[in-house]
Amino acid sequence: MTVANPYPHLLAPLDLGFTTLRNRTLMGSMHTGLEEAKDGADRMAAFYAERAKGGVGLIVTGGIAPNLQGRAYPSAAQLSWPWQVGHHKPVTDAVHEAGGKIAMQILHTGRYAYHPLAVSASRIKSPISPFKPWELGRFGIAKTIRDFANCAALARKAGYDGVEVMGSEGYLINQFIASCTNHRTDAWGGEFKNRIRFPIEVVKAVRKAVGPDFIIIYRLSMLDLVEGGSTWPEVVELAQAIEDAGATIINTGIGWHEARVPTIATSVPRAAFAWVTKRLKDANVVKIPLITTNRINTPEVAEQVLADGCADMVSMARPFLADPAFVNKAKANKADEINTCIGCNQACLDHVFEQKLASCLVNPVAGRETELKFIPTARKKTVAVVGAGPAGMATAMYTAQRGHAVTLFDAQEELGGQLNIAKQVPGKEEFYETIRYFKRQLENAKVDLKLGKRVDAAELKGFDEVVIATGIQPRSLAVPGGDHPKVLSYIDVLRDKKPVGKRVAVVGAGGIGFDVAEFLTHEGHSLALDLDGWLKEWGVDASYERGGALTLPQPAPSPREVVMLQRKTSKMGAGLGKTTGWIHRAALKNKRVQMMTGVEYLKVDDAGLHIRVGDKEQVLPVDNVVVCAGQTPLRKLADELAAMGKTAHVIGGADVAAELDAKRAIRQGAELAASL
Ligand SMILES: Cc1cc2nc3c(=O)[nH]c(=O)nc-3n(C[C@H](O)[C@H](O)[C@H](O)COP(=O)(O)O)c2cc1C
Ligand code: SF4
Repeated sequence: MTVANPYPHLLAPLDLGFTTLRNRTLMGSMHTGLEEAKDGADRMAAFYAERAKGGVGLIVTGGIAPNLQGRAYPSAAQLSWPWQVGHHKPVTDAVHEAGGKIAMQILHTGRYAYHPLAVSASRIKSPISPFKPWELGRFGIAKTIRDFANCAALARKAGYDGVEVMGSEGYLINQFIASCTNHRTDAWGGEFKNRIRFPIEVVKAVRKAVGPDFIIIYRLSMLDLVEGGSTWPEVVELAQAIEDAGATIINTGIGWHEARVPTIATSVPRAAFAWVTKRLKDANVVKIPLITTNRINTPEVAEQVLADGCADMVSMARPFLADPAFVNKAKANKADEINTCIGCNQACLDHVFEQKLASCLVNPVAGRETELKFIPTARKKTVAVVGAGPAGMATAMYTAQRGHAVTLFDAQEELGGQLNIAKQVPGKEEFYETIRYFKRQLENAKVDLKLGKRVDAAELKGFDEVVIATGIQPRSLAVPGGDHPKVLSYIDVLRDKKPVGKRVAVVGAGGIGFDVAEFLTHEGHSLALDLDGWLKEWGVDASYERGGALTLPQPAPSPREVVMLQRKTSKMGAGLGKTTGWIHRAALKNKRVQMMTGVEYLKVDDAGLHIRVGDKEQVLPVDNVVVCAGQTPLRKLADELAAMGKTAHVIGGADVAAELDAKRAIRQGAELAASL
């Protein structure tokens, strides 16, 4: 039976004149760390080939520096010499063999570089790098333009179908364009036409170096989100100039790295910035295709964005980490089988910032295609998995996909374990998708689901393999009055929806403490589902009256007074992700959540929570105390099985439960499944 095209706009080919893209999807640029890894060429080849096989229209690689100064850090990848071409060949060959097309991104970090050779338009330090850049002189500028062109020519030699010139997110090119980073008084600074001379000359030089039949994407910062950023008329003028300079496609860039507005986190509404690309499309001043980007994570949203005329093509970066077969599944009308990117950043961007290899929380195979393989089993075993949280679901799915007979037990009536709690938190609705994905795949793999079933050790004895993924139980507050009716666990609040008073103390400032505070300070719908409300909350001016499009944030009023407490004296939420912790802190600050560190808990009584900070004792007159002070592993079953002489595999929270960690749980489940 043929399936009618479910996504007519998204799956339509795009004719670029000298070549045609098979559909309107772009895998957006992501630096994965494989670029610099010892065995990186083969691993990147496998990584990108998997995405090409999965049907994506065009892939853009992670940023590669055109010269030494342009590297993000001293050992970052660079393409400047012919002998480096061989390193890229396996990648382009593998993608072409898989039927795909791939462009290489050229990224000069400018003042964002983490090394003393950093250069910029002017000698102005960025707030996110300790290195004050050197101002490029006239000859330095000319050489940098030549380096871009040389890099592009080498990319062509290496077999790429195109290059993307990175002109946004606050990197070097953007630093020339914006008046806040370009204080020059020569021909490369001052009035706007001088400040855009650098990107124009770069694109012209690149076009000259690669010839007419080669894709040049220019990533144009359409919304800087910093004070002193480009104005809307400047964005329009730049886009026209970039088209005239020879670009094939313009991609959208949103927000500088130093901007204090979240642009890709899970709490950012889906397609939150498609309106920006639409503004340029509606201006009708450029004829070349426009790409829109950021938080577009399902084929439905991508289709809608195109149907609404926001752009000609849709970039999805992380969604292709989460599911390499995104496009093929959409084409086959199996969107409900897509492993959806939930925007958490935990295994991708956070890893890159920690100089670890990027992967994906919901797809631990991403970036590990050559090593984490699920080979069909030659000896079918019976496998019992106890606990249907992230660890249990992942184990059951991958194990069954290998051909084993898997039974998945959970005492609860629903799949998901702690993910069901996470999805209650405003801004974390995406966790529904992860549960949906696993549910669908468990059905496909014919896993025998025994929900609402508390299994005992005797029932497990007959299985060839037993996996204990029973998770955790929350720690209680070990002080006098720890069992006072005022005291609630986070499960009472988030899952069981017990009533909570107007004044609340949240004990513990890990991920769960932040989630609970977020939950308690929200009223009504989640702003992740309300774009206008979200833009207002973060101070993004959709009317774009000033350069950078910022205005005063207007936080929604909080229905409660919340104070968050922690024993440690370190920064609140120090354990949160590098790229998302600041967002959670800022969001709660906007809601006037008070934060106290170095707190000793003394007791709870009718008067409230008694604490000591330093040598000062005080009573917080709260209606409720919500305990988010960690958890202990639930591994009773494993101990009972051991007493019966049966060894079980213990994974997820039941193994180590210092902090709930879905990333670790899913990865552990996958690794175990590969070995059974
Ligand atoms: C791990 C990671 C690395 C990235 N590296 C780059 C990069 O090298 N160059 C670039 O232009 N954008 C980079 N980005 C930004 C993405 O291209 C994209 O704009 C962003 O992830 C938002 O799109 P998405 O919601 O579809 O993921 C990176 C993003 C991630 C998650
Ligand atoms: S780690 Fe999270 S944000 Fe990154 S690709 Fe995976 S689901 Fe998306």
